[in-house]
Amino acid sequence: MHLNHTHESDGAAVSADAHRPDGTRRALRIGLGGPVGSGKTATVAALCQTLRTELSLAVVTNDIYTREDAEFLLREAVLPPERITAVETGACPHTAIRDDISANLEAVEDLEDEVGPLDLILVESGGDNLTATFSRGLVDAQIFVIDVAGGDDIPRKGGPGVTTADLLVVNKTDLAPYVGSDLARMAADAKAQRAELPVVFQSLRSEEHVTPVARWVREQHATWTKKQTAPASTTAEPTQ
Ligand SMILES: Nc1nc2c(ncn2[C@@H]2O[C@H](COP(=O)(O)OP(=O)(O)OP(=O)(O)O)[C@@H](O)[C@H]2O)c(=O)[nH]1
Repeated sequence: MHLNHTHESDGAAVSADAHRPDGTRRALRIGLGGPVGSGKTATVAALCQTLRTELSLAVVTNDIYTREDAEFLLREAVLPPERITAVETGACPHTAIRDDISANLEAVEDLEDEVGPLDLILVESGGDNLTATFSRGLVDAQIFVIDVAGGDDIPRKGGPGVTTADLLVVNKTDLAPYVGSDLARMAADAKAQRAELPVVFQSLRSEEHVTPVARWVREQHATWTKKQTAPASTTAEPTQ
């Protein structure tokens, strides 16, 4: 198994080596994290349905004791089954995406070997709290998904997911009137926490659906592809 070591402090998306150890291109890896039930799996499903005709895609899900998220994606047939892998973390979901990323790295490497070459691998974290972030050794960019029903003070509270994710998605805006969430306040608080980092307000029940997030993913992929046209030797990060 190969570990692409990168600087944890690399804030910008797509920071790691864009090639596999044998010099072939590797997939862009995007992590989706966020609190339990915020809509991570639904967003992954929608992204697969939107992007699967234009990009070669695969998904890794992380659940603590089950394979529920992967089973949902399989039931919905968002991708062929061989493109969906479940990692049972068996412990705090943080650990598997940040501290001991070996099981997830093995899963993405196996997908590249078995169904590659791939353009994009989505890695979904198990539902967690506001502190969950991915190691930059596992993903090139990360999306943090919160939802309006979880409380409109979440952006104000901050935490590394809200403040540092490459994209913050505030999901379930259709529920705002029913739960009394103030979207303008959430937007102002998110802006205060994130400065120029992007925020998308999304409802998967709306006609716009996942379109803005899919657009962001396409932009990340375009940047990644440009990087892959450079020779591997000039894009490698120093090993730590
Ligand atoms: N009203 C509404 N419901 C949504 C939206 N997005 C997702 N949901 C629903 O919210 C529930 C939770 O969504 P999931 O995608 O399973 O959430 P998750 O973050 O993957 O949950 P865990 O994996 O358990 O952490 C499901 O019933 C979804 O159908 C949305 O935009 N609006």
